[in-house]
Amino acid sequence: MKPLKIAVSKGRVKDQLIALLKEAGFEFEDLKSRKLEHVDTSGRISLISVKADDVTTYVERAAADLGVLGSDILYERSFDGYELRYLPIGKCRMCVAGFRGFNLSDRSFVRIATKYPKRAKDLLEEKGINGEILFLSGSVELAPIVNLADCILDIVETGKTLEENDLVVLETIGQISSVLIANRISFKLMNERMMGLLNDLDAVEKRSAVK
Ligand SMILES: Nc1ncnc2c1ncn2[C@@H]1O[C@H](COP(=O)(O)OP(=O)(O)OP(=O)(O)O)[C@@H](O)[C@H]1O
Ligand SMILES: O=P(O)(O)OC[C@H]1O[C@H](OP(=O)(O)OP(=O)(O)O)[C@H](O)[C@@H]1O
Repeated sequence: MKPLKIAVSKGRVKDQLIALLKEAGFEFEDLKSRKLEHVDTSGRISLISVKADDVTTYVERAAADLGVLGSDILYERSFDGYELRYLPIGKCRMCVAGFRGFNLSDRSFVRIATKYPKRAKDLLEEKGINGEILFLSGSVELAPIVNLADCILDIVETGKTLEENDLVVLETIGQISSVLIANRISFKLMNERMMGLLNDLDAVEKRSAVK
């Protein structure tokens, strides 16, 4: 039987997913190598390492049966497939941040720098504020400092990056975690195995809740 193929974003989410799967009874070897595919020792699961932005493409096209990526990235995509469940990994917050004292709601026009243009557009619409969204692919915290933008919309985990750049959280927009997504056809064809995996993950969460 072919393993269930899971496309996972290859940074911190992959490391955290491997730790979660280990608690659910799946072991992976050779993790320090540059190999992009790792099959667990029982042959039930194969992890393929891809960029976070590409996870939905692999799953939609059935190059992977399942995918694991941040809910922040999924929000930006028009994904055609199933969102099965949130996972207890990749946790952070989506926040508006800027210089202390800056108030988004005081403004009739705001320049907002972000890696998340859809979320930023929706935020401005929700608040009824006119604005310009500047898409950046990283180091977003620099934007207010060099007067490229008035504030940023970004994820915050420990808050260290903001603090070290003299910025503060102005507003928390929502909680982020990794999400497990599935290809529509794989979900039908491999339903029993996917449900088995979901049960294993539920059991891990129940165990860690009573600890
Ligand atoms: N401090 C953090 N920095 C970045 N991502 C975080 C952080 N905390 C949680 N996350 C979550 O992890 C996801 C990024 O996952 P990962 O690091 O596996 O991706 P990646 O493909 O290596 O991305 P990148 O190339 O942007 O680093 C984010 O989309 C977010 O959901
Ligand atoms: O609250 P913290 O724990 O400091 O984490 C938040 C930082 O991590 C992410 O950046 P990433 O490390 O992905 O780098 P990037 O700027 O290249 O996107 C995010 O965009 C923040 O800059």
